[in-house]
Amino acid sequence: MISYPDALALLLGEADALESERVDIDAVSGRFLASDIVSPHALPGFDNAAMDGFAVRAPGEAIAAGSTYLVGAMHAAGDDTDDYPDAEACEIATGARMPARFDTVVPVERAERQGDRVRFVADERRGQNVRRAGSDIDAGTVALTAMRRVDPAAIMLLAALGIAQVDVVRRPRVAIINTGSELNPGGPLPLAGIHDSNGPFLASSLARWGVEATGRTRVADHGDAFYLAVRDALAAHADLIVTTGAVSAGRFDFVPAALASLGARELFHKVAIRPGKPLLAACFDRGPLVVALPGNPIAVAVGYRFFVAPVLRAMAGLAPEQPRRARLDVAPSTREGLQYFGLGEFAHDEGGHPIVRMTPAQAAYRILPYTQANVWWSAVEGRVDSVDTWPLDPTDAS
Ligand SMILES: Nc1nc2c(c(=O)[nH]1)N[C@H]1C(S)=C(S)[C@@H](COP(=O)(O)OP(=O)(O)OC[C@H]3O[C@@H](n4cnc5c(N)ncnc54)[C@H](O)[C@@H]3O)O[C@H]1N2
Ligand code: MOO
Repeated sequence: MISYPDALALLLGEADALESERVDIDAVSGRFLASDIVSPHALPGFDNAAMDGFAVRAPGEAIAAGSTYLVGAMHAAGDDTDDYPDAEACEIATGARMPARFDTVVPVERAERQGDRVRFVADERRGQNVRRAGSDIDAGTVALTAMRRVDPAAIMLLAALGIAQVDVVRRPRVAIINTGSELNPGGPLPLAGIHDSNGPFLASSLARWGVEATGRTRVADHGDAFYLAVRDALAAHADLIVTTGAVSAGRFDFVPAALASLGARELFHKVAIRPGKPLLAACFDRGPLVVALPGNPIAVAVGYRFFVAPVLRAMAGLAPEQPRRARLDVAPSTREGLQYFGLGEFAHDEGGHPIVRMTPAQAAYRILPYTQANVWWSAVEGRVDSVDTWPLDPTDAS
């Protein structure tokens, strides 16, 4: 049986980075930058006041307590005049551009207005409370690097720089197909029915990635329905098809045959991992990749985290994710030759070393432990001293 690293390498060998497109920043949240963003101008764009108070020109390195200045005008944010020829001081608002010849701001709390003059009650330093042009970012420097996800912080910077559109990687088109005659949407269940939880899980996971969903289909356990659903995904030009169920050894496990009959080339079927062993991957020539996950919910979570998410990273042009090492607090029961993926809670021990506390009661069908964990770990043959760990959600990975 193929190992996880070998299977992943085969899969990623078929996952090319997608092309880029230009998108308005209002619609770019969650996308990946296709190229560096170079700052078109400095931020701040001009020297401006950091506090409400009085702009003055300091006579030397300091202003002595008790000094008084003739106040010329009120200078608010947005005022562009420099023309205060007779003023020794200007009332100024936070963010207002420093008028020419003024170099220092004394906050209003340390100033007393006396008619048309202002008296400063404490010693003040020349240049204080002025936010210098370019002190956040200089013109012509790299503000954001290629492949970075456009998060709200990036949006704030892009907007401040006045950049209205950016080149980002095209969103992958992904189709979800959930198989199982026992599956039902929310609401009352027939005897022996269950609610489809893998479909909503995958839809929400993929939405967090910012993929373009081309459809989510639930099909009963027979090959023809699955065949038609895959054909629809091909017609919708999906880049990736993620399926659940019907991929192991049972009578209704029609996924491998249906994919083969549609012309898909199998990359691997069954991986030496637990849970998720029956996982299958295939690809269509000049068409989508298919990741067929076994139906057990935690096998789907593992398949998404360790097969689908790496494909999405590759399609976004990102380098493979690097796990963090940590110690597991108890030895998992592992079997020789299998790589185990499990859930845990990331913490630090008394010595400050990273440790993962294993989430209790884990099994491929049990969903509750998944909701109680914040990290995935992976161990081979009972090793606990140093295991790989990953954030629970791949969108939290760097
Ligand atoms: N004789 C063998 N039996 C099984 C093997 C095996 O190697 N030999 N592998 C086991 C493992 S491991 C897994 S995982 C499952 C995977 O089976 P399938 O991929 O064929 O999945 P199903 O049989 O369709 O479903 C398995 C399980 O998951 C539930 N399920 C399915 N879809 C959903 C959904 N959308 N939402 C919630 N739950 C779902 C389904 O009801 C079953 O309980 O096979 C083992 N058996
Ligand atoms: O590999 Mo299965 O996914 O353990 O339940």
